[in-house]
Amino acid sequence: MVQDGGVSYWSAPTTDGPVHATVSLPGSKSITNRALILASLAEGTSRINGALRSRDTNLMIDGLRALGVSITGDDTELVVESGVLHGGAIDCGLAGTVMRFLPPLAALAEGKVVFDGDEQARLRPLGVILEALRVLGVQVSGNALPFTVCGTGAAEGGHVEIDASGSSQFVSGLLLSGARYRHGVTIRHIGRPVPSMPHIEMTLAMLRSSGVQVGQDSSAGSATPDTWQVQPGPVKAVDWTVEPDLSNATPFLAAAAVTGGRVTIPHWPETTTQAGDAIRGILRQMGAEVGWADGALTVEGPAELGGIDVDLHDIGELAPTVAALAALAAAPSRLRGIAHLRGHETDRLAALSAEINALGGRVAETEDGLAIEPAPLGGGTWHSYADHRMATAGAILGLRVPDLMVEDIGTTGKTLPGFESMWARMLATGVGS
Ligand SMILES: O=C(O)C1=C[C@@H](OP(=O)(O)O)[C@@H](O)[C@H](O)C1
Ligand SMILES: C=C(OP(=O)(O)O)C(=O)O
Repeated sequence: MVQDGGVSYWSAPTTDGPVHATVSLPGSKSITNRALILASLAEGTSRINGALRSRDTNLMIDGLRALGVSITGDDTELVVESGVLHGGAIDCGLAGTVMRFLPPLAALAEGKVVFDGDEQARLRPLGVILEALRVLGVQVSGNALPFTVCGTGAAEGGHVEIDASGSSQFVSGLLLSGARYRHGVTIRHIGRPVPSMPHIEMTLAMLRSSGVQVGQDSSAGSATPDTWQVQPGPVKAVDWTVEPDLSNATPFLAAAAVTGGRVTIPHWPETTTQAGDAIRGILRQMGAEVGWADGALTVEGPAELGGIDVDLHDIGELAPTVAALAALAAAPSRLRGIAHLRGHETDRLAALSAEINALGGRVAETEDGLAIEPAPLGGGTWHSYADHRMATAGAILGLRVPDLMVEDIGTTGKTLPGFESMWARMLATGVGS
């Protein structure tokens, strides 16, 4: 690690040989933070087994505690007991799940809840969900971070129309707390298609497990849902078991793909609502062999990686990994359907094209994605933009590009603390024939 004026640079490990390893991943960010919200709204005691502990989930835990929720337990085994929610101050960091899932819950607190976050978080879209809360009878001041929700201990709820094309989290956030609103919540989406639909499926599935009645519908002539509903009613306490984070698994699987190696991830669920599961199809399309047996997923990389033309609208979280794979592929790639990534941790389309091009790559930003041509890449500095997935994309490229320095590798702690040591262990145990 090199320090330069307070900024750290991590020398990304390079390898000529194939990576062979088995890598266990901690729990899913999306499942952990949903379980925390539902447990905080439930009657009784909930347990969360295998919770992810990372910046995003710790911010959620701290935020809920600030409102009066009791969260105890041991590291990844959490015990959650709700009480009467009161006002407080919430730090959202850069976490989309915190800034979009907590305000609807804060409406149920008795008192003012003040939200702020990282400087960069002030740029992330929030106006849609804050305006929706106003329509549902909640007093909110502000349209972006920082903002305040003036909770009265109850919220009216009812019908609201929103444009959720900027983030599925607007829909998930309103649904997660909606059962505790007097009339429940019905959301109708109007606008361009909603991204990350599997994340909405995850929300609905977890609400059903909590005994909440949910529904979804699509307008005539469309197969895609655009209306979601939660009936008013109690939220049941649940003992949750959190699946490993499959999106966080993708850089490790990519290591097999770009080195012609073999990487296995244990405890890969047979069925899941996690977007990361889609990496199987993507890697197959790029020429890798992908097999699932006895609860483990194994990827074997090809001698030469092929390009891919793929719509990532539903699985935008995977775009940085796929862009890194595409930059190392032997044929052109096209990543489509991800205009909403401009509102992620950073403008990921701008960041990925700037950083890959700075290494000698040939990437063009399109209106809704990236066009990536094969090009020989050389070393240099890879900027992370405080974005955990930019940092891991740099690590993937570093496997094949010598002298690549990744800025602020610690930013991976947003969802995967200890990434560097996991990466080093993968390489130490498994580079071979
Ligand atoms: O609900 C969730 O847990 C998430 C939904 C998605 O957000 P967007 O719909 O804003 O892309 C995803 O990208 C994010 O990492 C997690
Ligand atoms: C977009 C992401 O995170 P967030 O939950 O902060 O939106 C991500 O993890 O890729």
